[in-house]
Amino acid sequence: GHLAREAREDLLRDLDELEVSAKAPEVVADTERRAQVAYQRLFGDGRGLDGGAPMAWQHFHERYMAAALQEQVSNSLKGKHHFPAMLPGSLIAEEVRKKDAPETLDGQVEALLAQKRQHLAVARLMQEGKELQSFIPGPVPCASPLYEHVYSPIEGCSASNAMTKAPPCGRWEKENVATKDEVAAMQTNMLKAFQHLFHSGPMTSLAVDSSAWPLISKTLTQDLLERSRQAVSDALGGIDLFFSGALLVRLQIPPIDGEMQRNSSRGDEFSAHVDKANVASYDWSAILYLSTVGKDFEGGELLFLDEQKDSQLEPKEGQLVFFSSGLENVHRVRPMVRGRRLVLAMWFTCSQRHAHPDLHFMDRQTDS
Ligand SMILES: O=C(O)CCC(=O)C(=O)O
Ligand SMILES: [Fe+2]
Repeated sequence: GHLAREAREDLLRDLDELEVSAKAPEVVADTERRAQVAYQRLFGDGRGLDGGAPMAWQHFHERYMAAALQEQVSNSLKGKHHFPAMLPGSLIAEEVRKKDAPETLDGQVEALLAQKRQHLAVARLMQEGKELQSFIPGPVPCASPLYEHVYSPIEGCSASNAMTKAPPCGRWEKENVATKDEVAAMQTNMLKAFQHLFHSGPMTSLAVDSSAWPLISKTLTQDLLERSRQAVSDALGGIDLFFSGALLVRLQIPPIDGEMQRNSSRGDEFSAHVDKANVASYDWSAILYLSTVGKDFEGGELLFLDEQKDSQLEPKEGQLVFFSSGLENVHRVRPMVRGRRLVLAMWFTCSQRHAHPDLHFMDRQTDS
């Protein structure tokens, strides 16, 4: 009614003012400078995001300026408390914390840069006929950082070459983290739960958070998560790790047929990647294997890609593999040949602020 119209007119007037102020010469000049810095960071090496030709300055400039204007207006509006939040504020905060969703334009530039660095590393390391060796646990030199301004390494917990008393970058494994009975129970759990989920070709996955507890055994899953976290922490000198995310994943050949099959022809669930390129706050990655290569499935080995040789790990049920999440650990899963491959994948952060809200205080939760 009347109030709503007044509020709307108020808002429109403010919007006009904001647009005018966002277009003030000094603001534009500052935005121009930021656009140049961003372009230099992204394309200063003469290469595009996919390693090909770089984006044209004109095109980038246009998009950056438009996005910057939008950002300034929306920031000012937030400051004015004009809109009631579309979502409860805490929900937005959780989502941002969890995914490190780049909230700012320069955060988006940072994310693009990380994707580019991942892409270039993968392109360099994926070569035909490269020598193969079996997995050797131990430290490896840390690679250059993927991010510069989004997430800073946490002293004494994030992997580092430089910091004293920080764990080194590397990859390790520990057998028998889950017992035979636990593995069998998880297998049963997953097969049952996954009947009700969509499949993407050979892949079915379930994010482990509070919404998963009705589908899988909460007690057992929490037990395995917490034990894995402890094993990783102990192996790295007792560092404080927080769950950032966890995923139950099945790869199955032949893929499940039927109406739950999304039949995406994407084969990228096997492709080479760096975990930290997806989420900046990941410090450590871990995979708990719930089936065994050569017995439950063929293909599906885990490969770490290095300059000279690749290292191949043969997954074994109950085995935990863990590694620093950065560029030094480009990895991929070999295409599946047959059978069913089940894993519990986990990502840890050293930053309590980035902890997953459902998984953080796991040891204090009780089964319901
Ligand atoms: O399943 C595996 O062995 C590795 C999976 C992986 O790299 C990931 O989910 O990020
Ligand atoms: Fe990964």
